[in-house]
Amino acid sequence: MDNLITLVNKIQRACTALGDHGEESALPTLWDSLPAIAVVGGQSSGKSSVLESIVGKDFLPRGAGIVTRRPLVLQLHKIDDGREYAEFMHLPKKKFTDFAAVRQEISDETDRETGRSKAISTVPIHLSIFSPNVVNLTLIDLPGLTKVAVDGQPESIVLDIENMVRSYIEKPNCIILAISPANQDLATSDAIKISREVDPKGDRTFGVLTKIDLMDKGTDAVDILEGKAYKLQYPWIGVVNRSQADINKSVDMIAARQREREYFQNSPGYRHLASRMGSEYLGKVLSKHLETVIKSRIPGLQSLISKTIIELETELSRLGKPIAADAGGKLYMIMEICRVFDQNFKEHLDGTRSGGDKIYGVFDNQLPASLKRLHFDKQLSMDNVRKLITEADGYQPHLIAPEQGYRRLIESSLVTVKGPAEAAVDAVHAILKDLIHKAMGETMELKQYPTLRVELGNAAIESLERMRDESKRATLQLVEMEYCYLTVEFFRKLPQDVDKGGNPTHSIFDRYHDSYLRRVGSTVLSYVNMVCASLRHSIPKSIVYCQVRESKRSLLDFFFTELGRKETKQLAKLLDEDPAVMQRRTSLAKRLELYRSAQAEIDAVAWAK
Ligand SMILES: Nc1nc2c(ncn2[C@@H]2O[C@H](COP(=O)(O)OP(=O)(O)OP(=O)(O)O)[C@@H](O)[C@H]2O)c(=O)[nH]1
Repeated sequence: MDNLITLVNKIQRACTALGDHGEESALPTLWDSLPAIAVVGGQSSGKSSVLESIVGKDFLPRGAGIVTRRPLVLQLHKIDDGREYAEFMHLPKKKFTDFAAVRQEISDETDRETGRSKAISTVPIHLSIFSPNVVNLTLIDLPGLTKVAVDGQPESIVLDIENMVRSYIEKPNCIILAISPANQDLATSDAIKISREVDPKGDRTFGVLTKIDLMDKGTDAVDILEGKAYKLQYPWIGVVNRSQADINKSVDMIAARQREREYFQNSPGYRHLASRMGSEYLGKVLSKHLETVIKSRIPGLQSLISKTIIELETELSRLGKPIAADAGGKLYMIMEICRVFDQNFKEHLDGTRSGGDKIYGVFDNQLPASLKRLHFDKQLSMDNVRKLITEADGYQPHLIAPEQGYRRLIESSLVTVKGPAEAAVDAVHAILKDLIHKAMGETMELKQYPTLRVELGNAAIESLERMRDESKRATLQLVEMEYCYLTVEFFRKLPQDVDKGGNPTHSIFDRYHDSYLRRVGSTVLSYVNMVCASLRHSIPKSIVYCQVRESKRSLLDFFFTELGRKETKQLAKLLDEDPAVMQRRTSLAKRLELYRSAQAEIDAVAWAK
């Protein structure tokens, strides 16, 4: 079931590429749920040596004092054949075939993060090694636990290292490889101390005893290795790594492994344990154990992944669609958003949403009330009637009826209707403007793009203004029509003076008598009232035709024409999302992709089980 570890390796690398490797991420992290093996131990206990023996390669920085100052996440990938090589996550596409260069890069990359001081950092270095001589495995090398700070190190370093180590090994998914040197008392082993603290039952701790070859003459580690001196859940594994002298002489790792095998086989004390000792055996045991752990974690991982996918999808849909890269896609997107806005606006007018009814309020209340307030009777006071008739007659007083006087009186009265007519146009304009703001607020997609929101709003208001101007022109024209051609029938139906028993031979002078003028005034008033009654109905029709119907029909026509002329750059400007939102969407989308592919891969492995 090598594919299980390959699977976890793959997911881990994807996690790393996304920065999903621990607590600092604001997003859910898959990394923390994946099993891994962390190597812990005191300084110079032989951690790096154990790692190198498992890998079968010389690639870790060595030296006096604290050498490992950043966690090293080491993924081993078994390949069928070909040359061994290594890759760093921070140097993608660069294949290292020279392992001395790998060592140098670990050291340089450590310095890049911590400076050349002896400080430590929690930011891990990720290294993958591809080789036919390794088993699939992920190991994390951690800085060695220490008891005192050395020159140049802050006092806090002792605790800092301990806390960093603890943060890795306290996770229930972490398998602890506790390294203790055999030439020191086990009771003082830092590795045993800290692993006991986080894993008191020893369910996930593997004890490794190094430096067996350096034990004092006459002593051996048989009691420990047999589990008699200090019992762990899993049997202790002893190793014999290269000594410093071997390292200095560049003793080959493969040769060192061979020597280690021989050491156990040829030592009378250890011969009976030889088959389960040595770094090669350790690698195999760890790989097998890791597999078992992964297998048992699969159901948990599956449910975590499904839950996270739902969370990510919900948040992504809340953030809205990503912006298309090409002009066509952008244009389509803008048109779609405009369509949603336009639809919302229409729904307000049609009554699906509220607000459209206010327009009827203008026609039913405001307009009639303001027409009523016009006080034509004042306009048609006796003095005014006399004045206008006299003026209209000019040098020649009228003979039979004051035709011109009537016209002037009617015109001067009806002109005042223009005020209420214009006010109705403006009132409807204000309502439509308000509905545009409402519809914009209700178009969620617009929230994402502030510039589009402003431009679309401006374009819609400009359209409304054009419609208002046209509506004013048409509505005032309606009023003007009323006084430029009078309804003849009205006057024909009026009883003549003669019919009323008046004397047709009255002098012209008589015709300016009060009663005559009063009659003229009241005739004009009833004509004007009749016209107002009709305008009360025709003005709303004109307003609806020019503003309401037109805004439903062509509110964004002009905007669309302008849009069609825009270049990609200008379109992109309209879709200038908040960069933080863009960033968040991109990382969420990447994460979602990671979780989906992890889900597919885990499902495939789970089915194949
Ligand atoms: N003879 C012998 N020497 C060993 C053995 N294991 C480690 N050493 C030597 O012990 C020294 C320290 O080993 P490292 O593997 O560097 O120890 P470390 O725990 O990684 O050290 P730091 O990362 O600095 O904490 C080196 O000189 C090794 O050669 C062993 O089993 N036998």
